[in-house]
Amino acid sequence: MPNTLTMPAPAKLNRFLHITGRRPDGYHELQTLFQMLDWSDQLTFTPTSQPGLLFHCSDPALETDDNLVARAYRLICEQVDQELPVSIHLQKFLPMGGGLGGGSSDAASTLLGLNQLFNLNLDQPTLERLGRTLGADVPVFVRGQTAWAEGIGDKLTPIALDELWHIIVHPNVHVSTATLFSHPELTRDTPVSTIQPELAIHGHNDFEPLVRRLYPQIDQAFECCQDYGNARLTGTGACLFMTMPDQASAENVRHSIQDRLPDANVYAVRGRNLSPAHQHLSAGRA
Ligand SMILES: C[C@](O)(CO)[C@H](O)COP(=O)(O)OP(=O)(O)OC[C@H]1O[C@@H](n2ccc(N)nc2=O)[C@H](O)[C@@H]1O
Ligand SMILES: Nc1ncnc2c1ncn2[C@@H]1O[C@H](COP(=O)(O)OP(=O)(O)OP(=O)(O)O)[C@@H](O)[C@H]1O
Repeated sequence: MPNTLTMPAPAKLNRFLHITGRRPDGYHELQTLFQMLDWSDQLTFTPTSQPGLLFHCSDPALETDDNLVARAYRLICEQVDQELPVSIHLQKFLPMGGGLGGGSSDAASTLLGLNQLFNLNLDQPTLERLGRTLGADVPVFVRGQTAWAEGIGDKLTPIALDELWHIIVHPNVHVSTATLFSHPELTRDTPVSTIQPELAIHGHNDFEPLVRRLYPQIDQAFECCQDYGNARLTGTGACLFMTMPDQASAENVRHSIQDRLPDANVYAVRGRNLSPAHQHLSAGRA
């Protein structure tokens, strides 16, 4: 029987996010730069003696059949036509509904972890295709690299950026991705750009004006952050982030913003070019 496998499921930032059109099926064409972060949930996979899934989560409200971990498990079982015998424990650390992609990353790490633990030999394109059926943000976590993305966020070109520190402010409101994408006031006509890593600095997030109008707590967080740098929304929010030159400035600014926004949670996190999930898997293989 294989051994237990414990692996991370990291968060992402959208360093910029341009919406360039809407498709007939309602999904949006976008361009974004996904930045992998050194900040993760944790998944533990333990083989069992009976076929089927035992799923546990540190947050009991998430212990449901429609959790993205359970859905990823069922998808991979269908793909290999086996009911894999496994217990999966999900330890949540990432804020939910924050635009950090935690649920999508949990799904991706489940696909990657089961593939490795049971030697299923599914290749990267197959895992990305399976991931895409679970959500537009899943393929980038399966690829596991900071990447330029187009299409609905699933056409990926890996890009290496400086591994800078970021302040992330979670104003403790929950933003619904589906509601924002279908909002009549969302602008969907940003011109398509060629691949330009500089858009991490000069680009924008098309959700930002709308989200600031709809959520006063998020607007207040932006107001506070403007004393320290240029804040930007990640995904559809609720989190906003600012890029910092080094860890010491990130920690200083984090404390200062946390004091001024006691109802928010403020974090200092390092960007990575390679996902911590992939770092973990390749260290295990070495
Ligand atoms: C906002 C981002 O997080 C940026 O990375 C993603 O675009 C959202 O990705 P996600 O949460 O994995 O999205 P899904 O679970 O696939 O879809 C959630 C909702 O967002 C809408 N959606 C999502 C992605 C996209 N390119 N266009 C869309 O219109 C879908 O219609 C759906 O109603
Ligand atoms: N494993 C999971 N972890 C967190 N949420 C999950 C999970 N599986 C399903 N969900 C559901 O997905 C919702 C959104 O969670 P998530 O943290 O992924 O949002 P997000 O960071 O805004 O994602 P995105 O950036 O992809 O829009 C949760 O409120 C929850 O109902």
